Amino acid sequence: MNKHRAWLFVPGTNKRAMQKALTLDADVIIYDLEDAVEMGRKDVARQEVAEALQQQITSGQTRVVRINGATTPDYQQDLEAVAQAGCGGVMLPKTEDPAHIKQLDEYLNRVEKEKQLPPGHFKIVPQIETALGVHNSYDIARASKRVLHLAFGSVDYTADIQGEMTEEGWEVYYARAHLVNSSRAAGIRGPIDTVYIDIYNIEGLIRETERAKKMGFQGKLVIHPKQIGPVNAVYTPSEQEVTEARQIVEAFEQARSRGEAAIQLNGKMIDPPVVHKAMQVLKLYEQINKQT
Ligand SMILES: CC(C)(COP(=O)(O)OP(=O)(O)OC[C@H]1O[C@@H](n2cnc3c(N)ncnc32)[C@H](O)[C@@H]1OP(=O)(O)O)[C@@H](O)C(=O)NCCC(=O)NCCSC(=O)C[C@@](O)(CC(=O)O)C(=O)O
Ligand SMILES: [Mg+2]
Repeated sequence: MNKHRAWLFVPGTNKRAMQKALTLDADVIIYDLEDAVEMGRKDVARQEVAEALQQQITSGQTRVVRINGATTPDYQQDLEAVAQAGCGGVMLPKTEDPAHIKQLDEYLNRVEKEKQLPPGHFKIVPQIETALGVHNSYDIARASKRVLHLAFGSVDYTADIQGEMTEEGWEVYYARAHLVNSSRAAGIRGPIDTVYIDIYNIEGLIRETERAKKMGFQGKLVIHPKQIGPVNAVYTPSEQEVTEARQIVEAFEQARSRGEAAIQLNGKMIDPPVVHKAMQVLKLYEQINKQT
C-alpha cells in the first residue's frame, strides 16, 4: 500500500456507493461494518462486503474493512466473512488493548496459511478513539508487524474525554501529537487522521488536513466523494515543494564534495536533517506518480 492519502469510508450496506467508490480517486476504500451499519443489518452488511471483496478490481485501490470491535458479538463473524484475498487490511475500531492486535494477527496468520496467501498479505489498521487507546498507542503500534498505520477517531475520542469539538481542534491536539509520536517511536509510518464531518465545508477540511499533515499525519479518513480531491491535494507534494527539495539535495551534494556539511541556500541553512526532509518529499512524489 504505497499511496495512502484519502481513505474513503463506505457503509457496508450501501451497494451503490461501494461500486461508485471504485471509480473515485481515493487511495484506500474502507468498507464499514461498524458504526455506519445499523445493529439489525450487520448480517446483510457482512454478506454485501464479502461479495464486494470477491470482485476483481483494476483501480489499484487498496480495500480495507472496518470490522466491529474485538469485544463485540460481531467480531468473529466479521473476520470470517472478510478475511479473503480481496481484502488488503482490517481496521479495528476503538482499539485499546495490544492483546487484541496480537489475537487478530494470529487469526490472520492462520487464514493466510489456509488460503495460501503471502505472509503479511493482510495489514492491520488499529483505530484509536479513546483516552485509553491513545495512552496505549505505542504498544498497540508494536503489537504486530502487520500494523501499517494507526488511524485516529476524533468523534468518539472527544466524547470519551468529555470534551467538545472545536474548529481549531484544541480538544484533540494532545491525542494527535501522541499518535504521531507513538507511531514513529514504534517504527511505523505516521498515522491517518480522523474524519471531517462537515461535508460541504471544504475550506475547513483543507485547514484541518494541512494542520494534521504538518503534525506528521500521512493521510486522512474521508466520508464523502467531495472530500477526496482536497485531501489528495494536501498530501501530494506541490511542484514548488518538489523543485525546492531537488535544489536542497543538489546543493548539499555539491557542498559535501567540497567537504562542507552546513551551507546556505536562498537565505536558509541546509544541513543533514533538512536534506532528510527534502528526500522524504521527493520519495513521496515518486511514489504517488509511479502509480497514477
Ligand atoms: C454522509 C452520507 C450518508 C451522505 O450521503 P448522500 O447520499 O446523502 O450524499 P450525496 O451528496 O447525495 O451523494 C452524492 C453521490 O455520492 C455517493 N456517495 C456519497 N457518499 C459516498 C461514499 N462514502 N462513498 C461512495 N459514494 C458515496 C452517493 O451515493 C451519490 O452517488 P450517486 O447516487 O451516484 O449520485 C454518505 O456520504 C456516507 O454514507 N458516508 C460514509 C459514512 C460512514 O461510512 N460513516 C462511518 C465512518 S465515519 C466514523 O465512523 C468515524 C469515527 O469512527 C471516527 C471518529 O470517532 O471520529 C466515528 O466514530 O465517528
Ligand atoms: Mg468511531
